[in-house]
Formats: sequence, structure tokens, C-alpha cells
Amino acid sequence: MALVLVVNAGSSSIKAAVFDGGLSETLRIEAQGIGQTGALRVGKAPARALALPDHRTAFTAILAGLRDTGIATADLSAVAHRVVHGGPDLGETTEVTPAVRAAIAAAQPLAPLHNPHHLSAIDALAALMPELPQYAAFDTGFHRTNPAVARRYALPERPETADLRRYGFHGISYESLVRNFTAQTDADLPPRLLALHLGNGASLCAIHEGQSVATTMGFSPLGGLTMGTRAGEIDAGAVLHLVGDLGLEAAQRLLHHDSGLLGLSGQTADMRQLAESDSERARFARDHFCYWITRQAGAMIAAMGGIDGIAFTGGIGENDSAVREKVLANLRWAGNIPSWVIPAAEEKHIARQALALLKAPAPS
Ligand SMILES: Nc1ncnc2c1ncn2[C@@H]1O[C@H](COP(=O)(O)OP(=O)(O)O)[C@@H](O)[C@H]1O
Ligand SMILES: CC(=O)OP(=O)(O)O
Ligand SMILES: [Mg+2]
Repeated sequence: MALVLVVNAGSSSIKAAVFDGGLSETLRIEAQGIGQTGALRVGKAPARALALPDHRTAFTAILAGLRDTGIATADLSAVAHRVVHGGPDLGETTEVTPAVRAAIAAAQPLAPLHNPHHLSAIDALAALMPELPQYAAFDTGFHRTNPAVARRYALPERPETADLRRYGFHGISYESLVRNFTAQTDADLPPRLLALHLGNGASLCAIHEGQSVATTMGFSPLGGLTMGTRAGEIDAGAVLHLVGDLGLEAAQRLLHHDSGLLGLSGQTADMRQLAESDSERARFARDHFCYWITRQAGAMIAAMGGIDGIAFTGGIGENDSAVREKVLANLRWAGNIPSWVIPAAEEKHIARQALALLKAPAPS
């Protein structure tokens, strides 16, 4: 029986899951709170605290977990990775060839919290199992249906601006949410659905008749909402000012690693800890998060010409009822809108696509 290992490296987590050829999940190992309060969950056992200072340590722990649970690498037929940024040319799930690997590497500066970790997982597994096919599914693919006015920045047409466009991210999460909506909720997919993926990275997506028509992230996963450590929406003038003042590398560090909930609270990027804290700055960070969701939701609703439903997903969207209630209360002006919590199922979606490619006849 074909077994596919899926690796989903997020900015604060690595989720690994094994699926059989019928898409049943046979094992799940999750490393959470990387760089924060680390924890590892193997199978159905409760998560146990484990120091996870970086993604490398987390991935080593996951490989050890796979070995301990008796999944032999020889049992696997393929590995499939979530890849956040594939650059301008990659959107469709594809086999990781040297050219695909090079494109993921070239996009590293655009997604410094993700692409380096995808590449280290790809390289580590290639070294362990050189014969095993590896596939990449991209977070950008779902947003290719956005209209040109949404995708294009108001920049002149020049070679240096050709790839500067709004790609949008979390697409695997949104696409699987659309696909599983009725099975999970027992309701028909609302024609105009506002989807909120709220995790360590966070974005909104306007989904019209099942297709993405607008999303809050743009050229890189830095844009849009306030996030764990990312600034979200910020005037390009402020970015230029920071680069002029600090230099490119320090400015990049500040915007990707030191901002967002962490920068506002001065305490942590971890929303659960912020919810438990009684510090004024922690409260302000949560208010900022909810306020910007609300403001950007207004734009998403306008892009769809109204709203018929709201779906929450991601670590915060699924677990933080106070954030959900605040956002729903803030959007009450839009009417009495039905809302759902839908657990993110990115791994199964990636496995489905990898299995389809694995079974497809090789191009002649
Ligand atoms: N019970 C909870 N209450 C509030 N926040 C939570 C809860 N569980 C998880 N979170 C938050 O979810 C975020 C991580 O989301 P997740 O989607 O797992 O991350 P990633 O984007 O790295 O995949 C963290 O801010 C974490 O604190
Ligand atoms: C695209 C992105 O921000 O992903 P994550 O939420 O996993 O950090
Ligand atoms: Mg995530």
C-alpha cells in the first residue's frame, strides 16, 4: 500500500502526517511553538513540552518520532511538502526537480520564515531516501483566480517590477477549506465566504463561488494582518525609511522576526500566552490583531460585493473563542452572518495532490 509522508513547515510549527493510498491518516506528528514554548505531539498522545529552539531541532525530533513509531522509510512511496513561496512560475503541485528546488531557493528572501525550512526538509529527506519522489504544493496557487486589478501593484512595467505582484498565501488551507466545507459543516458553501486563516501567520481570503478573488497577503507573507512576529500592513515609505536607517538585513529582521504580536506586547508571539497575560501591552496586541482583521475584512467583503458566511481556521481561528467573538461582534454591521470553525486540513489536501501525481502516467 502506498504511504505518503506530508511535511507542512509553518513559521512556528512543523506538522508531519502519513497517509495511505485511500487518504486515511495513519500517523501524525506535530512540533508546535518552535522558538517559543516548544511541544511535540506524536500520534494520539498528549503534547509534551520539548525545547524546540529552531526548525532544524523540530524536524530532527519529527524524524525520530517517525522511526520510533515504526514507520520505516522503505514503506514510503513519496514525500510531499507544503511550500509557501515558489516564485512567479510555480503554483501547481509538482515533483521537486533540481529546477523546482532552485525556484524555491530563489524565493527564500521573500519567505524567510518558511522557504529555508522547506528546503532543509527536502534536502534532509533526499539524503535519507534518495530514490523517493518528493512533491511540492504551493501556498500561492489558489489565488491565481484573483482579478488583474487585485494582483497588480500600481508600478511601471519594467523588468525589475515584472515579478512584483500580489501572490497571496495560505492557499492550500483555503482550497482544502472550500473542498471540505460541506462535509465539515453540513451546509452548502456560501456564495460569498470570508475565510480567516489565523495562525502564527495570518490572512483573510474573499472566496466567491469557491474561488479566491482577494486576499490580504501580497508579494510575500509579510503583508496584511498583524501576525505573530510579522508587521503586516505597513506603508512602503516606512520600509524605505527603515532600510535607509538600519540597512537591508536589520530591517528585514525587524519586520519579519521582531514585529507583530511579539513587537507590540514586548513579551511573546504566542497568542495563547497573550490571552493568559494581564499586562496592558498584551491586551493592546490582541486588540490590534482583532482591529486589523476587522478593517481588512471590510475590504474583503467589498471585493466580493457582500458576505454570506465566515469561516475561521488556523491555530488561533480554531482555538481562541475570544478572538472569534470579537471579530464577529466587530462585523455585526454586515448583518447576521453564519459562521463556522473549520480545522485546517492542509496535510490531507497535499497528500491527495501528491497521490494523484504519483499515480499519473509519466509524460511521454
Ligand atoms: N487554545 C489556544 N488559544 C489561543 N491561541 C492558541 C491556542 N492554541 C493555539 N493557539 C495559537 O495559534 C498560533 C499558532 O497557530 P498555528 O496555525 O499552529 O501556527 P503556524 O502558522 O506556525 O502553523 C499561536 O499563536 C498559538 O498561541
Ligand atoms: C504563509 C504563512 O504565513 O504561513 P504560516 O501561517 O504557517 O506561518
Ligand atoms: Mg500555518
